[in-house]
Amino acid sequence: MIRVQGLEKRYGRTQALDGLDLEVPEGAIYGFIGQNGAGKTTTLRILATLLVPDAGVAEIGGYHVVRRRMEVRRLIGYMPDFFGVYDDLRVSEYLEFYAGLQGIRGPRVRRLRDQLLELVDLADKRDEYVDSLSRGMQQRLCLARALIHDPAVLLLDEPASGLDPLARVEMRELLKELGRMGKTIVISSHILSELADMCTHIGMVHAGRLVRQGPVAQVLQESRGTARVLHVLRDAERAGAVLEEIEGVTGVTVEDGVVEFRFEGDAEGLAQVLAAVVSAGVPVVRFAEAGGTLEDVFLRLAREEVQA
Ligand SMILES: Nc1ncnc2c1ncn2[C@@H]1O[C@H](COP(=O)(O)OP(=O)(O)OP(=O)(O)O)[C@@H](O)[C@H]1O
Repeated sequence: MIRVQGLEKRYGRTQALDGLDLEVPEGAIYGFIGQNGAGKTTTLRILATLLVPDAGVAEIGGYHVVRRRMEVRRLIGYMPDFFGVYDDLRVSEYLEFYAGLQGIRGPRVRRLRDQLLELVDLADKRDEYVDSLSRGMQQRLCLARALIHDPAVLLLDEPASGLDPLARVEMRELLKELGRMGKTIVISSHILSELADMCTHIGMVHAGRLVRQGPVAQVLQESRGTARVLHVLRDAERAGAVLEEIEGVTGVTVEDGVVEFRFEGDAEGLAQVLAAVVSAGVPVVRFAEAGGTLEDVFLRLAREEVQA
């Protein structure tokens, strides 16, 4: 449904996107994950036809986001990472206003407004002023606005940021519901755990490039397979340095007495890795496969990227 190849975008001296590739299948709930500044907002703005890339191709539903802008706009609903201030506008007026912008007229407007308010659980707030709503409610209203023309694709920039835990749960349930309705959804976040249990696919971006991508189970398996963890009493840095020198060892990270690395090799080789660390005088207290939850995997990949 969404295909991005070699996308580049520069702001002055900052290379925000540096050859980004993405593939989002139809019906996916795609978690677009990366740290602050990784390029998520830039990517979503390009997909939303609000920003023109310097190079590369981005298509939604087969339409080129620059050359076929109007077709793309009909296909997408975009929710930016900030919510504008709307003094003097009530919740229902807000949605009616955006329905009007989409060319929706007459009794359809009221019907649609009511359906959407029901969907985002704001029906009882219809007469409240928008700026009196909590942040979570404003986010849900913003989502309702993005849904007004019944788009097949939703591009959501950090929909859960700044929400308290309860509001976050509500947002997550709403996004799952939209997934069940068959929408293709891209959700960006820098908080990995926020997306972990609701996405079907994951794309991890770092410094404007894609690091990992695929169905959640596949990303998990690929990342889990070769990851090992070493707990030491002290001299973690030395253990890291020893590991760096061993053939087949990659992605060494050291943090708080815990050393993580990847090893491509058999059990014999793994035993030799341990022997090398121990004979360097490092007091090892635990040597095991690294944790395998989605959160563990994400954190590990992020750490590897940072320390690379
Ligand atoms: N208008 C701009 N002018 C100059 N630099 C920009 C502009 N917008 C973004 N950048 C820079 O481009 C890089 C990518 O920014 P982008 O907002 O796409 O990242 P992000 O992953 O969405 O991060 P965040 O979660 O902080 O929004 C960052 O280094 C950012 O500082």
